Amino acid sequence: MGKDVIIALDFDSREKTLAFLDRFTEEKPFVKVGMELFYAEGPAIVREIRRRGHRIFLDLKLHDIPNTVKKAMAALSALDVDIINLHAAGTAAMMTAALEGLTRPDGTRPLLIAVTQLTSTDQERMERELLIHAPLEEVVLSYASNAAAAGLDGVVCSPLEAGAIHRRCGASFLTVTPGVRFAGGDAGDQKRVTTPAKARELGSDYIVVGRPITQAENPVAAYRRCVREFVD
Ligand SMILES: O=C(O)c1cc(=O)[nH]c(=O)n1[C@@H]1O[C@H](COP(=O)(O)O)[C@@H](O)[C@H]1O
Repeated sequence: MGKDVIIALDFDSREKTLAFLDRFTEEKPFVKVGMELFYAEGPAIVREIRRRGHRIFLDLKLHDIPNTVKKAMAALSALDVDIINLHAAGTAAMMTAALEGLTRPDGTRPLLIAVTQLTSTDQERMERELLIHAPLEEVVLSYASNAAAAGLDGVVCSPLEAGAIHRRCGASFLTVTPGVRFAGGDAGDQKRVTTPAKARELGSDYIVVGRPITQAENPVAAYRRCVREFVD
């Protein structure tokens, strides 16, 4: 594991997903399978993408009572993926149960990371709708600390919080960061955004990039631009 760009495969079918991946003839990008694609195509699409040689972040954001999440993670542990996530808001008890469920009988498991505050949330909405009145960065840091204490491998957060999380939880605690746009790009529903270059400067371990690549006129060129700005 090291600094890399993860492409969010937010497509609604196997056909569109594979047609997109077929464009990449020279590289095998690290990809993310999220709710849209997983709910449309099920675990088979994960196996198929794996067979093609991609590393996979399975982004299903589990959030339920500890027993349910433990059993769901046990089912997901049969899939050969690199990273899985859940919501830190489910509390440390849920995260501990998730780790237990995810760990295979031979002791191996995918990395498990926790979503802190979604990158589509800002201070104002968090206060008004979630009734959380602490500064957003403090909330993110507190959720990250809970995840670290529960034994997780890292968090999903905005690149804007990556540095503070590394200082609080250690350099090897992973920061996987969506909320990435090229300079002047349309943020869409994202609120806590920055560029790939700035994400690198702020210390993100992985950037997760969806629409700036998938909706680009030339997705391979957009992916390579991310790699140039963030990794090279
Ligand atoms: O867990 C995630 O991947 C995630 C967490 C978060 O806080 N914000 C966030 O945008 N994501 C995911 O990251 C991707 C971002 O996509 P774009 O906004 O199109 O670049 C989407 O697939 C989201 O589901």
